[in-house]
Amino acid sequence: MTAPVVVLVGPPGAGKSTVGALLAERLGVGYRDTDADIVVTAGKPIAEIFIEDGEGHFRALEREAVRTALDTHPGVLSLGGGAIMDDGTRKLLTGLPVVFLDVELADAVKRVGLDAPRPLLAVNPRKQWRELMERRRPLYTEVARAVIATGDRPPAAVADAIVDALELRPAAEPARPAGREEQA
Ligand SMILES: Nc1ncnc2c1ncn2[C@@H]1O[C@H](COP(=O)(O)OP(=O)(O)O)[C@@H](O)[C@H]1O
Ligand SMILES: O=C(O)C1=C[C@@H](OP(=O)(O)O)[C@@H](O)[C@H](O)C1
Ligand SMILES: [Mg+2]
Repeated sequence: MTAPVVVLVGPPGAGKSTVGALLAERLGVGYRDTDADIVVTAGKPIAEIFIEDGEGHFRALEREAVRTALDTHPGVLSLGGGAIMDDGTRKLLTGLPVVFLDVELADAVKRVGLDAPRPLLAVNPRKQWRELMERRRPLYTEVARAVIATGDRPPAAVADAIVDALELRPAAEPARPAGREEQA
């Protein structure tokens, strides 16, 4: 198993996909998003999977996408916001460097209101988001090694905060041999 250096979780609009791609670039590692993997596997957009096959089927596809990514992707991995609702997916995350990107309702709704359609927020997004977060917050907290508030930080600053919280280093940065200063 080649586990990712960071796995991002959090509700829709927390910035998992945006910050994940930025962080991967900063660290010089690959980036992967299980939502994108699911779309490829299913051969249709997420909204269509929800409508035609139901949320249960989506969560099963998501669990397998997470399992595969954890086994094969050593870079930064962003999950979909509801991945932690599945018991099997949560088990897969045990012991991994998981970061919960937190965000308040007002900021999240402002952000996702302008973005691609999310089937669970299609009708009355404020109410849906609030209820979804009430159910999910304990689970995000349970799986996370670090929690980063994103409301008052632009994506680049969120990436910085993750680097600090997990004490990450760019992949290409060589470890300094012990005693190097004395030899120079
Ligand atoms: N820290 C941030 N500050 C402001 N806008 C953000 C921030 N993070 C993400 N966004 C914006 O919010 C929207 C949703 O981001 P996205 O990365 O898709 O979230 P998620 O994957 O967590 O649902 C995008 O339009 C993105 O540009
Ligand atoms: O919260 C959820 O249940 C979902 C969040 C979405 O991902 P983002 O959190 O990246 O928007 C996507 O996986 C799907 O629409 C379901
Ligand atoms: Mg996303």
